[in-house]
This record gives sequence, structure tokens and C-alpha cells, in this order.
Amino acid sequence: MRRSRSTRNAPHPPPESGEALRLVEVRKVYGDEGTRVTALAGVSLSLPHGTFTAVMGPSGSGKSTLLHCAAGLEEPDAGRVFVDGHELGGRSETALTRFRRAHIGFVFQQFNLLPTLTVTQNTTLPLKLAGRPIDHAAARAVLERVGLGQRLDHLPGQLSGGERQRVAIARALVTRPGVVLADEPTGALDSHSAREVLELLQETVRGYGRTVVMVTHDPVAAAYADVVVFLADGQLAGRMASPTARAVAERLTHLGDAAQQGIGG
Ligand SMILES: Nc1ncnc2c1ncn2[C@@H]1O[C@H](COP(=O)(O)OP(=O)(O)OP(=O)(O)O)[C@@H](O)[C@H]1O
Repeated sequence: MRRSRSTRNAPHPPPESGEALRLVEVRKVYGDEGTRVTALAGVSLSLPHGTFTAVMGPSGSGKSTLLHCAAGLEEPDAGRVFVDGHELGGRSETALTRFRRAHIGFVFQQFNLLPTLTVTQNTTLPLKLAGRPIDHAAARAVLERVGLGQRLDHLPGQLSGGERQRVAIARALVTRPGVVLADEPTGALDSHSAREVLELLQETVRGYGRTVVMVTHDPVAAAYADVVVFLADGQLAGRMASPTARAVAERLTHLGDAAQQGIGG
């Protein structure tokens, strides 16, 4: 049966639980005897729909691993991950890929655009890969929303870093995922472009009800989020609502102490 245009374009309904992302005692260990590193040592986290969360912590504290486990890009050694109320574990690789394409958008520090595809083609690629119909009007609307309505036929090499990251955000949004995961999305940008990208991520949450989880090293970037969760040594080491850059920077300097005292959540 052909699906109607309105059904096809409807966002995925929020989970009844209201939780966009839930991690339960997630553990991830890399390497083997002699090189073993515990990247995540049993992390539990619950993020409601329509929230913007920043994940911070020292280098090597497990931030990217947490994001990759949440995205189903890495399989935890133990624990459970739920996205939009659906458990990721126990799926075949094909089923996981299909699920990821429907429910999760991912934004990388280095943009990961295909250099030979135009802005429009890069943006609609996830729909093409998912075998979904390409609604050019909808893609154009997303690109206009990120301020690239005048760049539709440009190649990534003809864009600034900030513009490339905005294409990457449009690409993450085009499938209307419930959850957008961003790994250092402003790490390669100057402060002006970074601010634009952060405002865009904020608008994604406030205006469109998406849930954004962003790994960052930058307290100024983290201050755009509703909540900051801190990681240290693969464990949760605290949480801050309504963060300011100054308060976040201050907390970061004491993170080591918090981890040693076993402060979580
Ligand atoms: N593929 C891998 N193989 C082996 N060890 C890994 C791998 N990926 C990550 N690690 C280790 O796991 C730990 C957590 O890494 P992760 O990249 O999650 O930290 P991070 O907090 O994101 O660090 P950074 O801020 O430097 O990006 C680190 O000690 C890292 O060396």
C-alpha cells in the first residue's frame, strides 16, 4: 500500500515513556589482557524527550564511547540501551542499521560529508540509503532552516567549515529522528560558526522537539544545553541543570575529586 504524503513526512511519535534515551549500567571495555581499558564502567542515564544534554569530561573519560553506544555504533559489553523506547541490543546488524537510520541522527566533528555530492545530495543521502522516497521540498526546507537555501548545488569544498557542519546537521535532521547525537560538533569551528551551530542545535530541541546529546570540551558550548552530565574514568561524575560556562568550567576543575569520591548521577 502506498503511504500518503502526510504519513510519510510525519515525525516518529515520541515513546510513551517520554524517554528519548536510556542507558542502563552500560559497560564497554576495549583491548585484552595487558591493554585492557574500561571506557564505560557501568553508566546509567535517562534523558527525556525534547531536551538538550551536553556530555563533558576529561580526555579519555568515555564521552565518545557513550555516544557510540547510544547510537548503536559500538556494542556494549554489558548493560542496555533504549532509544525512543526501543532496545538496541539483540538486533541483527541489518536491523540495527535500519533502526539507526529511522531514529538517530549523528553529527561528527569533521562533518563527514561526501566531497563529490552537492549540499542537497549530501542532505538527502540518509533517505536514499534507507530506501525512503526523497522529498526534495522537505530537504530544501531543512536546508533553508539551517541557512543554506542559497547553497543547494554547492559542493562541500566550496563551503566554509560552519556551512559544512550546517549541512551535516541538515543531513542528521532530514530523516526526522527522535534523537540527534553530536560528537564535538563545534570542535573544528571558529567561535562565530560554533555559535551558529549551537543555536541551530538548540532550535532543533526547542522548535522541533528533537532530543540532542552533544559531547564537547568547551564550557561555552555546554552552556547552550539544558543539562550537562559529567564523566570521569568511565563513570558519571555529576550533573548540572541550567549550566553557565563559568559554572561548568569550575566543575570541570574538580571532576577528578568527584570521581574519586564516587559521586554519580
Ligand atoms: N577502539 C578502541 N580501542 C581501544 N581503546 C579505545 C578505543 N576507543 C576508545 N578507547 C579508549 O577508551 C577510553 C575512552 O575513550 P573515549 O574516546 O570514549 O574518550 P573521550 O572522553 O571521548 O576522549 P576525548 O575527549 O579525548 O575524545 C580511552 O582510554 C580510549 O583510549
